[in-house]
Formats: sequence, structure tokens, C-alpha cells
Amino acid sequence: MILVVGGAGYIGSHCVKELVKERSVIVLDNLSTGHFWAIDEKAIFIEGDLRDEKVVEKIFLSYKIDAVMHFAANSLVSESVNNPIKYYENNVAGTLNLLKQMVKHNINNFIFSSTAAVYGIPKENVITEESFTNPINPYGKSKLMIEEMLRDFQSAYGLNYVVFRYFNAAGAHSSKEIGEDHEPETHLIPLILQHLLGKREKIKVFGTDYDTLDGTCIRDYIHVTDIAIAHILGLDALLYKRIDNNIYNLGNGHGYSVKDIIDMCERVTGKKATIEYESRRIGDPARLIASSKKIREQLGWETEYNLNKIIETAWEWHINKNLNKILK
Ligand SMILES: NC(=O)c1ccc[n+]([C@@H]2O[C@H](COP(=O)([O-])OP(=O)(O)OC[C@H]3O[C@@H](n4cnc5c(N)ncnc54)[C@H](O)[C@@H]3O)[C@@H](O)[C@H]2O)c1
Ligand SMILES: O=c1ccn([C@@H]2O[C@H](COP(=O)(O)OP(=O)(O)O[C@H]3O[C@H](CO)[C@@H](O)[C@H](O)[C@H]3O)[C@@H](O)[C@H]2O)c(=O)[nH]1
Repeated sequence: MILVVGGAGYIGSHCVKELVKERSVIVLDNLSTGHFWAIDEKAIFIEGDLRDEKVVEKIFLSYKIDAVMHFAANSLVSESVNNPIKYYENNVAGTLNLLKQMVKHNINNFIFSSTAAVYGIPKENVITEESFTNPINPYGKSKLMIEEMLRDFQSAYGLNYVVFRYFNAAGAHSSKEIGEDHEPETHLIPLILQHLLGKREKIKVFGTDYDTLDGTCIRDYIHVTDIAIAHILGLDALLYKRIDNNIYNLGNGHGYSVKDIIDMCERVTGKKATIEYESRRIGDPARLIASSKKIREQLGWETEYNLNKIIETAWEWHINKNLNKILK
């Protein structure tokens, strides 16, 4: 049985959908940013907080857990700058609590959601796992601290782990049942699509004076189901001892500017956006593009969704969600 912590959230719920095809799954989530409706009905759900030792211990005593996938975190960069306590408490202390219980109950396999934010402002145009890590905000720092904690737990207690550093997760499940649904929403693609659906007056572009071709920031967008598939491959590799203790970037290897994304959203939806140009958002690096060569070579990961398909699935999900609301 696989324990998915944060399985009601955006990326966690997509991983649960893949996992339940082959395995028994139990989800622990406090529903702080996730949704009960997003959890696949084949999974067992326990509403609780990962910082609550009793809740976590009860799960480990009640079920035979083969591996833990850990998605639960707070992950808003600007919030982390203003409220670092929340980030060190939930991300770092919460993960420590989970790992302590894993050691106590002799559960050795762990998959962790890290982020491109651990690289800070990278020097390279394309980032490999060997690129220097130098996070510039408490969110990125909290994730890097956990990565370091994992190394120590490996050498002291024999914990086997895989860390995935996601670049910009986007898109929605092909069933249109689940997709990105954050409140407040801060991510570029859902904000543009909400605007094009008439739910927001305009789309703001943060910064037009970056050292990029059109002056706006460049990111590497990766479909949430491609991320989920990487987790399945990582899990199998861990359980069948083909790898241990590895860190992998998850991205498509293509960089798109904010303007490119708006253009593509307009093309997919057939609608025209109203754009407002603003000054830079604090803490945004100009360019984040992943090399995912390592996971492609070692685990045979292949991505299925290009930017066009990412935005198409996201758009279908937004329309479907809107329809469901109208019908209710
Ligand atoms: N979305 C991205 O582009 C992106 C990029 C890089 C890394 N990540 C990382 O991926 C993971 C998932 O991101 P997401 O976008 O799905 O976020 P999300 O907010 O949608 O999901 C997080 C889930 O964890 C739950 N949770 C939070 N704190 C908890 C706690 N103390 N106890 C129990 N449950 C708790 C939330 O209710 C939610 O369901 C996070 O760790 C995030 O840092 C996300
Ligand atoms: O209204 C908006 C929202 C965003 N942006 C820009 O769009 C780009 C993408 O922003 P966003 O969608 O907020 O994602 P990121 O800030 O790049 O962060 C995401 O991707 C990172 C990895 O690359 C992860 O660490 C984070 O958890 C995840 O939120 C950035 O240049 C933003 O400045 C705008 O111009 N206008």
C-alpha cells in the first residue's frame, strides 16, 4: 500500500489517479488547499495533518505501507517571504515529523516533491541536477533543507528516496475530472484561462525588462500527468531496487515566455486577452529551463504533452468546471 500525503492537491490527486490503477492507495490530507472531490474514489482517505504525530503513527500502525509519496506543502513564493514561519513549520517540521514516524515504523521508501526554486537564479540556460543550488526565498530554502535532511536520513537510517524537482506544473487530467484549482490562484496558465472565461478582468504580465527575447520571464511547463508518470517510474525503481537516493528534474526542456503562453492560450481558446503590463514580481528568476536527460536515461521517462496539449487540457477542465457550476 502506498501512502500519498497531500493526495487531495493538484499534483497529488493526479498521481493518485495513476497509482490506483495498480496499487492500493491511502491519502492523508488536511484539505487546507486540496479538495475532497479531487481524490480518486478507489483511494482510502484520511483527513488529518502531517504535523500531527498521532495521526501519522496511526496510519503506520493500521496499514502495511510500502512507500510514502509526499506532496503536502505550502508553495507560494511571495507568501513564504512574508510568512517564513508557515513554510519552515509546515514544509520542514511537517516533513521531519513524517520521516521520524517512517524511521520508527521501519518504512524505507520515500518520494518527495521538490522544486526548480532550489536553483534560485541559475547561471546556466538549461539546468541539470548538478547545477548549483541557491534558493532565494523561504519556499525554495524549505525544500532544499528537506533534500538535505533526506541525505542524512539515508546515511543514518537507510532511507531510500527519490526527489523530483518539478518545473512549472500545468494542465489537467484527460478525464476533465480534476485540474488545477487553487484559491487564491497565482499560477500563470489558470489565471489567463480564468480571464478568457470572463472570470477576471485582465491578465497582468509581471516584468517586461528581463534579459529574454521579448523581455518577459521564461519557464518550462510540464504536464501534471507527465509528472504523475515520473512518480510511478520512480516508485517502481525504488521498490524493485533499481535505483536509490536520486534527484531528478522534471521539465519538458523547452522555455516559453509569459507572452508565448498568452499567445498560445489565445490560439487554443480562440479568445483575445486584455493584458496589463506591470513591474517585476519579487523573486522571479528570468529563465528556468530543465534538462530532464537524467530521468529519461535512467528511468525511461517520456513526456506526452507539449505546450499546446497542456493548455488544451487545462482549458477543457476550466470549461467543464464552469459547466458543472452552472448545472448545480
Ligand atoms: N504546482 C507547481 O507548479 C509546483 C512546482 C514545483 C513543486 N511543487 C510542489 O509540489 C507539491 C504539490 O503542489 P501542488 O501544486 O499540488 O499543491 P497543492 O496545494 O494543490 O497540494 C498540496 C496538498 O497538500 C495538502 N497539505 C498541505 N499541508 C498539509 C499538512 N500539514 N497536512 C496534510 N496535508 C497538507 C493540501 O491540502 C493539498 O491538498 C508541493 O510540495 C509543491 O511545493 C509544485
Ligand atoms: O499573473 C501572473 C502570474 C504569473 N506571471 C509570470 O508567469 C511566470 C510563471 O509564474 P507562476 O505560474 O506563478 O509560476 P512560478 O512562479 O514560475 O512558480 C512555479 O514553478 C516553480 C518552478 O519553476 C515552482 O517552484 C513553484 O512552486 C511554482 O508555483 C512568472 O514569470 C511570473 O512572473 C505573470 O506574468 N502574471
